[in-house]
Order: sequence, then C-alpha cells, then structure tokens
Amino acid sequence: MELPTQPTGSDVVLRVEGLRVQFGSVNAVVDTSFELRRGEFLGVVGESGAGKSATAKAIVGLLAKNARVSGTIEFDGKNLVEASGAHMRKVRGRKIGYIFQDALTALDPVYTVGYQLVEAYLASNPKGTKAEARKRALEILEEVQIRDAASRLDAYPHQLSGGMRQRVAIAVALIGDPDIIIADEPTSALDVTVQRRILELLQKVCHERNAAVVLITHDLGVVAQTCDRVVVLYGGIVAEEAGVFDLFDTPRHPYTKALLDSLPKRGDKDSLKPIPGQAEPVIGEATYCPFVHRCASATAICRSELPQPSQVAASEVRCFNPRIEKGAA
Ligand SMILES: Nc1ncnc2c1ncn2[C@@H]1O[C@H](COP(=O)(O)OP(=O)(O)OP(=O)(O)O)[C@@H](O)[C@H]1O
Repeated sequence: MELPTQPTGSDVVLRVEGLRVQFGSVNAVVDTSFELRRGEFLGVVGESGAGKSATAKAIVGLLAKNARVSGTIEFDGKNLVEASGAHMRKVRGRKIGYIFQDALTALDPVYTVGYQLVEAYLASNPKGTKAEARKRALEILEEVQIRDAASRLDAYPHQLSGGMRQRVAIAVALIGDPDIIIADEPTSALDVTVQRRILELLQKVCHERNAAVVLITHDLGVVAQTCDRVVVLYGGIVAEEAGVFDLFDTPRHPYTKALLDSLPKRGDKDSLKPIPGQAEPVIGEATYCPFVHRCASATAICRSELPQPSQVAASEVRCFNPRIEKGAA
C-alpha cells in the first residue's frame, strides 16, 4: 500500500501505528504506536517479553517466519508491514541500519571485517568501486575508534574483543549512511565501562549524521544516558511515552513508576523495590490492562477493558488511573 509521504510533520522519519505481532496465540505486540523524529534517540524500554525485539524486528523485516504482522510501519512513503521481501532487502542496511545485542551473530564469522564493510558499502552504493569501498571502510573503522584500523580490516570477527566487535557492528550499520538505526540491546553483552563508551560512540556518530536511533533496552540507566524520548512497553502496548526528563521526573503510568522504583539508588541499598509478580504473555485478544495483576492502583475497569492512550501533562499514557501529581495539568 502506498501512503502519502510524511503526513504527520516533516521531521517524522518513521511512524508505527497499531502494530500487532502474533506468534500463534501469543500476542507479542498487541497494539503499538509511536513516531521517530529525525536525529533523535528514542528509547524503547520494558521487561523481558514486553515485545521490544518483536517491534524492532518488525521494523527491519526480520521476524521469524511464524510471525503474523499487521498495522502500519510507515517509512519513506511505504507501509513496511506490507512491503515485499525485495523491498525490505533494499531498505535494510541502506536506509535502516540495525545493530543487535551480540555482534557475533550480526557479523559473519567466515569473512574479514574489511570484506563485510566493503559489501555493506557496495550494497548501499551499487555504483561505487571496490577501492572507494575499501577507503570508506578504513575511514569508518577510524571513526568508530578502532585502533590500528588498517590491520583490523583483515581480521576476522572472532579475533576481536566484544567491545571491538560491537564497534565494527556499528560501522557496518553506518557505512551505508542510513536515516535510521535500530539498536536492539546493543551493549547488554558488554561490561559496564565498555557499555558506556560504546553508547557515547553511538550517540556521537549518529548525531554527526543526524541519524535517528531506536534504542531497545531493558536498562533505564542506558535510557537516561542516551535518549531524548522514551516509549515504555508493557504486555505489547505502549504503557507510556514521554520526553526522558518528564518520564524520570514525573512517571505517569504505575508501571513506569514501579520500574523507576526498582532501580538501585546511589548509596541506599534498601531503596530498591522490585516489582511484585511477573509479566505474563498476552494470549489471545487483549481485553484488559496487561499490568493489572501487578498494579497497586488497579480498579474494576482495568480488569474489563484495555485502556486507550490519553494525554496526561507532557506524557501519553495507557492507564485508567494515571498518576496525576498536584500542579500537573
Ligand atoms: N519466534 C517466536 N515464536 C514464538 N513466540 C515468540 C517468538 N519470538 C518472540 N516470541 C514471544 O513474544 C513475546 C515478546 O517477545 P520479545 O522477544 O519481543 O520480547 P522482548 O521485550 O524483546 O524481551 P527480551 O528482553 O527478553 O528480549 C514473548 O512472549 C516471546 O516468548
């Protein structure tokens, strides 16, 4: 289906509307909507099973074959949900780059770093020459701060450390100059210091290119460090969407509040409050709030209806009983 280009403002580069992903009777993504604006870092946060990866994979067309997808993922005037495999192969890597948690799965173990960068460059620049691609590969390795970049071109992925591999994965994602990067838990396999450096690098190189980033993570610390705006997923719906400052300052959804309370506070081990209970997969139609079993603010309506998005001050919230602080609009 052809869609009119940019219907919701010229700075919107990707629009997800009513996205649904089902694996048999499991509703991995129930009904998810958000927009991504040019040059911004959008965090998609939530616990395991919330539907983060399914959302990311739907955007790049890499869902498992048993997935049923509906809704709209509007990019460049097309609904990617209905796009052909050939169209997705053109979009992926060239216009939408992606970085996954484990660079070892993203990088091909049998090819050198240089070969993979050259291939990625030529896929996005079919008229380019091998010499040009090799030059660009070297430049981008230097840009992602790989020391001794010239000799690393001939290295195989397993010869590099985890942090270096993730830098190479970032280089592969960026070499085609995409408008968007989807980064799914890009640093969770790395130790904390390497994680911080990689995130700073991702921020720097994406800001320089004005590339927008969807950063998928279960780690609110990562969100605070890097993101402009945040989408909180729970049970396959967007529980809350807000600017990063508003989200941390005045969480409106009881789940967002619980997530923030579950973070360890500096110097106060007793402050940590884990969220009681466990997230449950959504089986069949979603007819009530998915957070209801764990929510201290739940009322009768939460058990019988799925809340729709509503605006509370600067946040969009799907909750019948959002947190409305004194003084908030
Ligand atoms: N290929 C699949 N077949 C069947 N069910 C799947 C498949 N992939 C995901 N699911 C289910 O869909 C739901 C959402 O999974 P998803 O991987 O999107 O969650 P997530 O938020 O990314 O979690 P995590 O942080 O653990 O990766 C889960 O209940 C999961 O078991």
